[in-house]
Amino acid sequence: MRLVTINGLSVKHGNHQALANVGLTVDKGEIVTIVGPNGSGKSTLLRCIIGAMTPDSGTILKAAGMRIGYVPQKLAIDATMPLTAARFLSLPKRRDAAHINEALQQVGADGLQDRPMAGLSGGQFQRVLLARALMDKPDLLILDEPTTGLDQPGSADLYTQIEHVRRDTGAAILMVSHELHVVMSASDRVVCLNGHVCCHGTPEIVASAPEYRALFGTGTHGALALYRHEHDHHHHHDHDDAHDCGHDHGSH
Ligand SMILES: Nc1ncnc2c1ncn2[C@@H]1O[C@H](COP(=O)(O)OP(=O)(O)OP(=O)(O)O)[C@@H](O)[C@H]1O
Repeated sequence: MRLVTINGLSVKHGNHQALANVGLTVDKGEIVTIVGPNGSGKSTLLRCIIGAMTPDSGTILKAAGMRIGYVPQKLAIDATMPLTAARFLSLPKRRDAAHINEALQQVGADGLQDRPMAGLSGGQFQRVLLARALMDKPDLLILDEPTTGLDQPGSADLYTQIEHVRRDTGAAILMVSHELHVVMSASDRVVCLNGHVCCHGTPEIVASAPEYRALFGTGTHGALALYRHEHDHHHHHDHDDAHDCGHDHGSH
């Protein structure tokens, strides 16, 4: 079932064309990741989908009655404010304790309800944000760089948690990430954005697309991890990285 259909989306910030003629679809239960350099319009696209920004042209069709959960890129909380995780999850809508505990449990953050938000570690904080986005049982979860500020094991844990959310709730996931090496394997589809959609498809297709390589080079972890995997899979012997990249170019 199709949850979101975007066609011809264009957005200008002043004179700057942030998005030009962008198309995108998201189906029930799939994980779609948007990659792209800084300033390529990723957040702008997500903000249009949640309705926080109005595009200059184009259409965004959403399935009737669809619920969206959103995790913003950054959320600053005043460290002097004595706000517990439970209270935070009760804003702006009042929630009962059972519902709060269930949401925390769903993201592997049980037991944090009485902890002050300002005292949480980066990983705990992101999990509480994720829990909040899950409170209304969304059909689509939108995450804008959910692992910002986390170290590598922390990010890997969070991505695993996100996959569990998909498995347990059936929610589709649309996220922005810079961690190519992780998202390339965890996603069903990848959309490479640079003001327009440069290329899209399965992670393997995107990683081997010349447009993607032009933006990210062939030396990224994501690309290399994939090529090694592909290469080993087909031929069962090792080559150096540079050779693998050159060899596989255009073969998908
Ligand atoms: N409110 C705004 N006013 C003016 N320009 C904006 C505004 N929001 C975004 N922009 C510009 O539009 C472009 C796209 O921004 P956007 O935040 O969508 O990019 P991004 O891909 O999410 O970047 P990053 O990876 O750095 O988070 C950038 O050049 C940015 O400076």
